[in-house]
Amino acid sequence: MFLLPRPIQAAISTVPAIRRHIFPVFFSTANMNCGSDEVVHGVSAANNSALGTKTSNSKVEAEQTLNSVSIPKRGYSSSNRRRLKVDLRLNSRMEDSAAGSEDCGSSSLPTQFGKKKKKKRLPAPARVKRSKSSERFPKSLVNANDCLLDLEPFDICQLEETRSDSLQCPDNVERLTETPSTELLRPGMVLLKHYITHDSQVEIVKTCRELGLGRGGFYRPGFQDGAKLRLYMMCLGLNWDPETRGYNKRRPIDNVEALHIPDVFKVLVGKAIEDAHEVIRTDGNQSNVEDLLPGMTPDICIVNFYAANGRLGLHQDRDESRESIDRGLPVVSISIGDSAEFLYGDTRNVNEAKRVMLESGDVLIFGGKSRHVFHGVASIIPDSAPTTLVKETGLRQGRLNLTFRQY
Ligand SMILES: O=C(O)CCC(=O)C(=O)O
Ligand SMILES: [Fe+2]
Repeated sequence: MFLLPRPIQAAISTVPAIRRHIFPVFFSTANMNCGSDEVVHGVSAANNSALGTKTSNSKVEAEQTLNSVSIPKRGYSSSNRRRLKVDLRLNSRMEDSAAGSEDCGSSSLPTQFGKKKKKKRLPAPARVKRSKSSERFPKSLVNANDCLLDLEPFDICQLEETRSDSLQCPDNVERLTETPSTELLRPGMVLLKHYITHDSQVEIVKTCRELGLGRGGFYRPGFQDGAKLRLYMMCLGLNWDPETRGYNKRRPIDNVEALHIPDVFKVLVGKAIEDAHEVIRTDGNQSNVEDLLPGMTPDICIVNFYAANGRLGLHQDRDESRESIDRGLPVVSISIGDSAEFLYGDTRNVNEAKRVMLESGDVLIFGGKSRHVFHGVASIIPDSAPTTLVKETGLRQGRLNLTFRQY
């Protein structure tokens, strides 16, 4: 794959006809289910990494447009054999973060992710402070290629406006009593339902918000052809670059170094893997759990925020080191906020994929034989987030997802 200088790529990407001609592979419609022109996920490039160079044979992921299916808001069940709930007690949440001691910016924020108008949400707690955006996140930056970038921090919470209807939400009480359960979805793939306590979810939202408003925070990433992912992203530990599909210390868009992963997040990941082992031991009737789902110490956390129309096409996570992937070191994925219709399977074909609803507080782990599983987010279920979570954090309509990996 040849690489053009970024300004030329940008110019090309604005002209669809040229774009299709030069990058036809990105516009393959193999396995597509409908004719949307928007690339959801996929790029082809050599992998350049600050931590080592690697190449991958099949780097092309075809444009994916996922079938929308009607799903009951709370219609998925899982086995109830085990009850697990984890409370983070994130007291030292910002100590580990490069942006920790700074206040949040107050610049005008992008409020629309698609065409739909979002509902207003309740104010966040008073202790989330805001200050001049220029202190934390300059609006305009000049990158290495002398391109002027307009970077605005994306705020995952909506603070100013109140959402009166939230207070009367009828399923509020029910959501507070969700019971944890577990499910072995396939070898090496475990779902811990309602695993993260309400208080810990609140702390995770606040932490991600504060980090996300600072330098290195949330932005809307794009592929090499100019198409944008349908989500906002912030990388902790190492930056993942959708253009090259490589990991680097700094992100090319503004040369800002990836923020640290808070220690409490790492503790949570370790605990989740231990509990997943227990599920494999008991439900899977296996004793060699470490072989089936190896442990890992995360040094990467990709934080995605999906608005109501956000989604992610079927893909494999294979940009980590060869050793990490070969050993089957798991990806640990935490869902918070609105539920997501999550797809997974052995091929990129949406029609063959299995579907599971990921709700707020759920943790999904896939490693071992499932490390290469194709997965994606077909849709976000609007207003399915726990009301109390929205009330306490001001979390926007949408879904926060954190995926932890070891490079
Ligand atoms: O949002 C999700 O549940 C999946 C995210 C994901 O697959 C990724 O970031 O690679
Ligand atoms: Fe993924």
